[in-house]
Amino acid sequence: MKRYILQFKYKNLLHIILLALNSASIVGASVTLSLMTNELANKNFNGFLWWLLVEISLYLLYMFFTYIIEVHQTQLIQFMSLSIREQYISNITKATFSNFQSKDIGDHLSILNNDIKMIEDSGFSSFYSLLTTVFTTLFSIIALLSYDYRIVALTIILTLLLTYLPRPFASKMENLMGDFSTANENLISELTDYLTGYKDLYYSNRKLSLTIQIKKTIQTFISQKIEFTQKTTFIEIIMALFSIVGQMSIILLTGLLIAAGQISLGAISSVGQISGNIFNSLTTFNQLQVAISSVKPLFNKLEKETINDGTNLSEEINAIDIQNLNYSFGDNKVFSNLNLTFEKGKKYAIIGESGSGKSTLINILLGNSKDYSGLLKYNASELKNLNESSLVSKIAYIGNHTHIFNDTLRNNISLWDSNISNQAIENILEKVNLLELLPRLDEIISSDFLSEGQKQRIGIARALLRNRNFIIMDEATANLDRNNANLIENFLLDNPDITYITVTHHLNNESTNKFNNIIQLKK
Ligand SMILES: Nc1ncnc2c1ncn2[C@@H]1O[C@H](COP(=O)(O)OP(=O)(O)OP(=O)(O)O)[C@@H](O)[C@H]1O
Repeated sequence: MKRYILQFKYKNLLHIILLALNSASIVGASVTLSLMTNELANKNFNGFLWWLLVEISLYLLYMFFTYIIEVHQTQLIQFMSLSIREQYISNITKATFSNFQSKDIGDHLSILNNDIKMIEDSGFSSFYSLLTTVFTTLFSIIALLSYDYRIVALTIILTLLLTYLPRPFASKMENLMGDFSTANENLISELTDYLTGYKDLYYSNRKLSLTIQIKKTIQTFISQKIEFTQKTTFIEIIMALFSIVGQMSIILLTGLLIAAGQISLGAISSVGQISGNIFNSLTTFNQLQVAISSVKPLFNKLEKETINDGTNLSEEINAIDIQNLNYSFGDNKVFSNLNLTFEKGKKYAIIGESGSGKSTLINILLGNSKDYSGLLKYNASELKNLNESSLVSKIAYIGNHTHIFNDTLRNNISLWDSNISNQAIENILEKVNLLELLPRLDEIISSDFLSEGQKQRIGIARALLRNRNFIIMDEATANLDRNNANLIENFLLDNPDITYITVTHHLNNESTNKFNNIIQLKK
């Protein structure tokens, strides 16, 4: 959190000054109370009216600062949370792709939405409230000095005691917040899962399952939320109890000093209010400290990076060499001692019955499953030691699902790369037989506007546009009609510069002869 506060240090400094002025005006207003009482005790009504006017002005000033602070704080917190979100996204892009995939989209959404909201409320807002309580306590202690040093001494002792007593609760609260964040993640993730699967439930005539499953998920979340609230409120009440005891002790001492004739009667009204200020802020101080430390696990989660380091694959890929590769999912051994070679410019089809490991092999080749044993070399470099970004700058992967962004067709093809010319887009559309879409280039499209075959051809166009000579496909032409599938397949098979590796269930006689090797995987 410190890092983001320092990132906006001047704006934060201004904010701290505003908070100090705000606290000074409210403490000042409390002090005028005793001055008014003393004027009344001296039967000086004009003096009383004068202090009343001062008090009204201080309250107006307090309201003015409160307004400015509210607006400025919202702005400041939004700047900082934007920066945290940017950092999270930047970490995703710097880390390995398998690191991104280790969470589902619901988890990422929950972090970017719920966790950031908790950081805004329990982290930043609490930090500023904490500063307010520090200023209020400080100014109140200064104000108390004008009454009696013994009141100040007792206030300082109680302040220190009440600051340190609740420390053990902080770590408890930290754990509770961590658990609650996980509960939030699970909620979003499960809701995404059921809603995504609604189509399957609908056509299996099991619509009711959506309501039942979502209700169960929400009920689990509700009980976690109730437990979280029960535990955190209990901690907060214990802290409030400490504060009441402190406040009453000060008032008792002031009463004793007035009774002994050592301080004026007016002191009771101000000391009552000022000690109220101090101990109420202290309760908040403790709660705020706990709240601030409770967001630590959220920051840890946000900043957890899996660095994508390794050596760069700077040269063109001449060959991929697989020797004695073993791969298992738990007890399920998918490959044992697999040996394969893929050479530059050659064409490979990977076939095999369902579950034989075709997609697993592609995932291993792409560097997404590095927990294999054996050797897998890109040229002379072992895949495990390669920098992933340099690998994807040499290969293109096209899966069986192409995501269409809600944006123009042009951006969907160029992926917002402004260096890609209109001519390049036109050429690529011609290659993938999508010239019919040329007049719609600047139209905003979404997934529903295109046929499955068109979407897949856009996926292929994206890869070809990047001039990758090493193309790996996983059933990418499965949704195309025979003509379009042949057109694209022939383009890849007839181009001697392209190394083409494809998983397929649809080998036809014509293309079979064009493959250099048909790799049959067995269960
Ligand atoms: N993430 C995973 N966790 C555990 N087991 C997995 C995982 N992914 C795949 N498997 C298992 O590994 C084996 C190979 O799966 P894979 O998806 O590679 O097969 P495939 O040949 O591509 O199948 P299909 O033709 O049906 O797509 C299967 O037994 C599958 O259940």
